[in-house]
Amino acid sequence: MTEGLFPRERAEVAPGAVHVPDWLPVARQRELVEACREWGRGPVPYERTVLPGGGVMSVRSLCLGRRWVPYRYLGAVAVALPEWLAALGRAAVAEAYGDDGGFAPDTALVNFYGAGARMGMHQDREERSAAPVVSLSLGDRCVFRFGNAEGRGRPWTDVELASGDLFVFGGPSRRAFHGVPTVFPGTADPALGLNGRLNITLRETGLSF
Ligand SMILES: O=C(O)CCC(=O)C(=O)O
Ligand SMILES: [Fe+2]
Repeated sequence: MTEGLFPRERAEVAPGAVHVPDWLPVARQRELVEACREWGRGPVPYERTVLPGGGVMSVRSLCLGRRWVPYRYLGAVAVALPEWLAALGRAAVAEAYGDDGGFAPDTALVNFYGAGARMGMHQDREERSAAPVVSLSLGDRCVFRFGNAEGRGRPWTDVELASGDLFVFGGPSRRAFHGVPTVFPGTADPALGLNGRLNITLRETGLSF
C-alpha cells in the first residue's frame, strides 16, 4: 500500500527503532480491539491522566500489569497482563530485531485517542530495564513523531502509523523522545468497528515489587 504521503515499507527510523507496517492481520486487530473493550469493562476504566502540573492528558489510558502514573509505576496490579499479550510482544521484538532477546514484558499501557486527542513529546523512562518498548496501533491513522534522546526538539522523523502497524524502539533509541501530534479521524477500516485510535505499548519495567 503506497497511498498517502508516507511510505508504507518497513523502515529502521533510527538505530534500534523499527517500523513494520501491517504487521497484524485484520482478524488479529479485531481481537485486540475487542480485548481493549473488555479491559475497559473491568475494575479499572479508561481514564485521562492528570499531570503533576494540573494538566489533563487528552488520551484515555488503562494499565495492565503495573500501574503507571506520572511519572512512576505503582506496585499494585489491578488487571493482569495476559500471557497471550506478552507472547505477542515477544513475537514483535523477534519481528523487529530477528530475535526476541528474552523480552519479558510485565506491563502494558493502552491509550485511546478519541476526537482531538494527541500526545506531547516525552520519553518512556520510568522503566529500569534496557528492554525495548513494543507499540501496536489500531484504528485511525496518526503521525508518530520519533525524535532523539537529547530533547523534545528536532531532529525527528514523522512516521504514519496505521492499524496493525508495529513499532519497536530499543537500544540507542530506547530513550528517544516521541509523541503523537495528529490523529486522522475516520481513517480506520470500518471492519474494525473502532471510532478513534488505540495504541498498546508493552514494556519491561525491570521493577520487582
Ligand atoms: O500512541 C502512541 O503511538 C504512543 C504512545 C506512547 O508514547 C506512550 O504510551 O508512552
Ligand atoms: Fe511513550
